[in-house]
Amino acid sequence: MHTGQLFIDGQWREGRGAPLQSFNPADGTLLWQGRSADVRDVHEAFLAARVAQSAWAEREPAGREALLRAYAECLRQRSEALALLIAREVGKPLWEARGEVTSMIGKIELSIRAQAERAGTRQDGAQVLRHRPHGVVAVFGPYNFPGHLPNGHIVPALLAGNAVIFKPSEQTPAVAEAMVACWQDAGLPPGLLNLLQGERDTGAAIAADGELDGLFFTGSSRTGALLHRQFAGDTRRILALEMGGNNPLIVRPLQAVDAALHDVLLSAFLSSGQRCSCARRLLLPEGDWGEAFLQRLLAATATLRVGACEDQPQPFMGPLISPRAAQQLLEAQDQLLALGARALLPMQRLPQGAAFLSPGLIEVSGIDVPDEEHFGPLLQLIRYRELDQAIAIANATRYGLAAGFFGEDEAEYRHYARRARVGVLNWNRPTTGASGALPFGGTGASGNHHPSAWYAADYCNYPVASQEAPQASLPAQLPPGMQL
Ligand SMILES: NC(=O)C1=CN([C@@H]2O[C@H](COP(=O)(O)OP(=O)(O)OC[C@H]3O[C@@H](n4cnc5c(N)ncnc54)[C@H](O)[C@@H]3O)[C@@H](O)[C@H]2O)C=CC1
Ligand SMILES: O=C(O)CCC(=O)N[C@@H](CCC(=O)O)C(=O)O
Repeated sequence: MHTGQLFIDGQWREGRGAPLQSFNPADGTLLWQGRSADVRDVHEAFLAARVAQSAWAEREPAGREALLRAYAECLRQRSEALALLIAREVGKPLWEARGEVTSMIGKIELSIRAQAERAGTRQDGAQVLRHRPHGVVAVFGPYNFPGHLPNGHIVPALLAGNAVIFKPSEQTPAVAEAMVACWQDAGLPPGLLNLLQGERDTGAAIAADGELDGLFFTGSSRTGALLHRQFAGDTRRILALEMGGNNPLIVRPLQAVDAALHDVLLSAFLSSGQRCSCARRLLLPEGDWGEAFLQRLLAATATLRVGACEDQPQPFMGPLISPRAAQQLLEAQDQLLALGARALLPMQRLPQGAAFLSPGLIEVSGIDVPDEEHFGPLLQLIRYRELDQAIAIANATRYGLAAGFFGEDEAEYRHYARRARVGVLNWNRPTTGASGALPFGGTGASGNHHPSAWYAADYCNYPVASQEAPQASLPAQLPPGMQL
């Protein structure tokens, strides 16, 4: 089913770089194998993209939109197979993988609307605003949403008239291949979308290629910061970074306890905590109300069903992306415990396999813990005395992606909203499950002020402002000191 190949200039072909494999994290089944792209493969893809891009940018927007819609139709027809592949390669439950495919399909019409609103052409008398594509852009994807998140860069980039070099996560090559096959079968002209499989060496070769006009990155803050340093001083190319978070959730005493519990679980443990938007820090009030809420939360967390993606009944959470990722999470938890954290419900390895972890809740109140994103099902509890203290704790992070506020006093929420420094701020709603009809991005170590989703059109195009007349005309009066 999978070719294990790269896709360059409309052709599937063997890579010339290091061997690469991907496995189902639930049972270790081999899902994909092939070779990475080496520097020569990378440069050939850029040359093909450069040639294809100019004709693509010349097309009327309606022509590009028609191709995008053909791709959406292909996704729709293959949706169940694609969801199953996502579920198997990432380990996420099938119900969740189906949601990812739905988001991918939804991205097409959203991007067409966003391009018209944020980019497109406007004229007011002699003043004309147009938008132009950058040229050849690269998209680096993370593993947690191997379809939806790269798709969220690729679709608006192609729509704007760019050509794309796509380097998926080395942990999800099979999903990337299936996605690119859909574009091919939808009739995308050769060279416009090139698939370069590989690890960080392939990514580094893409980022260093002289033909690169822009890089749209979704991944960890560590890699994003590295790319930012590499691009420092280079104003020729655009870099859009969507990175991690250490997202806080402030809970105030409230009436709708069951709903709040449901939303805290979705915030912290959806996708086994492998979403950048997941809540990592839960701030609860000291005292009886906070303690009662905590006991209900611990009980509900302990009953979350963890299992393989196709299990029936369906689990709430699957395994982590790999046994190695699970091991790193357990080590992070051990470090927090060594610093003095209290294990209220420690995350544990489960008998289903080495990548399976139970959801964990540990208390770190009063402890100076590192400001790190732990990308898995581990929630850290911090108790506070009053709202302003909670806000200070919530803001004490170098990240600024998402935050949530649970409470029924709107004035309190507004008070927090004026002080929160994040790109996504929700009130009585989970931090996860962002809307594609809004911008999505963060401040600080979470992004570089190029939010994605609805605002992706902004980094896929650049504006050209013109004052135009069919013929030059003289002003009523010449400027002082000028004669003609
Ligand atoms: N803000 C957002 O929209 C989102 C952010 N994320 C973040 O992504 C992370 C999880 O994804 P991962 O795949 O582990 O991220 P990662 O940073 O390890 O990898 C992301 C991509 O960068 C490539 N890469 C890694 N090192 C590189 C290097 N030195 N040079 C060039 N390319 C390199 C990888 O091969 C991959 O394609 C989490 O931190 C999460 O918070 C995930 C989803 C959404
Ligand atoms: O890109 C969009 O359409 C909106 C952003 C989005 O879907 N975010 C998701 C996943 C991002 C992640 O955490 O990996 C979310 O907020 O749950």
